[in-house]
Amino acid sequence: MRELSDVETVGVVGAGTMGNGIAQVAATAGYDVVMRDIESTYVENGLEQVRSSLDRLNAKDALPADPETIRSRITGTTDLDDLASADVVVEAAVEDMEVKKGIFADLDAVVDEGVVLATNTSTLSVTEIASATDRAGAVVGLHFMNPVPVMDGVEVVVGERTADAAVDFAHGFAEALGKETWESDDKPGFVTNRILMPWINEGVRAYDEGVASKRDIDRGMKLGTNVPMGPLELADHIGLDVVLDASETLHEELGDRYQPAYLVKRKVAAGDLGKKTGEGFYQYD
Ligand SMILES: NC(=O)c1ccc[n+]([C@@H]2O[C@H](COP(=O)([O-])OP(=O)(O)OC[C@H]3O[C@@H](n4cnc5c(N)ncnc54)[C@H](O)[C@@H]3O)[C@@H](O)[C@H]2O)c1
Repeated sequence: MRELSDVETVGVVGAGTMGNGIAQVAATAGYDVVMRDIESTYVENGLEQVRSSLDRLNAKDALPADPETIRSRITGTTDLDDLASADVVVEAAVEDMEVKKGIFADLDAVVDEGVVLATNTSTLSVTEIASATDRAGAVVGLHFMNPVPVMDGVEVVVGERTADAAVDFAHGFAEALGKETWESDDKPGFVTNRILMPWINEGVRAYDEGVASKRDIDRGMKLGTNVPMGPLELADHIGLDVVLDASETLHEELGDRYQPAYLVKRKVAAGDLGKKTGEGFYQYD
């Protein structure tokens, strides 16, 4: 498998919200980037997003080099063959299993053997995406958060056949982009969206059922639970289509997740109430 130290060129599939953000952080970290989308207008829009994001960061003195130097490391293309030079590829196309399987089959044919192919999927099975290739051991989830240049975290998702070397590579690569990682098994929604999507949908339902105004739902969750964004504004920020695709996958795979969790009931019955009793899901002094 290709070593992290051998990586010079990063391939990115998709120039949308996530793809152009991933291209930007890779270029900022000093890598050459080839960013591919299906139409040149999408590629141009992606490059424009990168340009304005770099300008904003530059105004805050938050870049290691001048914005044009970083920007010039990214080559936009509509030609899949241009990804042949990539030493790692991150796919960030639409959240659709058939589209992603098609992309991975194409990448498998074009990109050198031993190159890690990562997917930025929010909820889809990494194992199933990998099944479209003859290199399932080199396929891993690298789930960046939105907006990519701002958010510190990346979720590494381990498929059924993902090799340990690909998992190590994924952690190291994300860290090379200045990110911190955690790991999830390949189960629907992984850690983040499995928990986040029901929270967003409940916020939307609370609004729809007249519990409070949009503003008060968002304010209540921010001020009441110390999150930076309420569910409705976060849904808008993620993209309602992305939320819907993710929610449909979770619904299909996991069913009704809104009952109180059994483990909560059992801990309460045992008197383990959290910090105040010194024992909950964690232990406290
Ligand atoms: N938006 C978020 O907050 C977020 C966060 C984490 C992960 N994700 C995941 O990242 C992926 C991309 O999401 P997004 O929000 O950037 O979507 P987006 O709609 O902004 O961008 C997707 C891009 O993929 C392109 N595309 C479609 N088919 C393609 C193909 N065959 N080859 C190359 N490009 C193709 C589209 O033209 C579009 O430009 C999805 O899997 C999504 O679930 C999104």
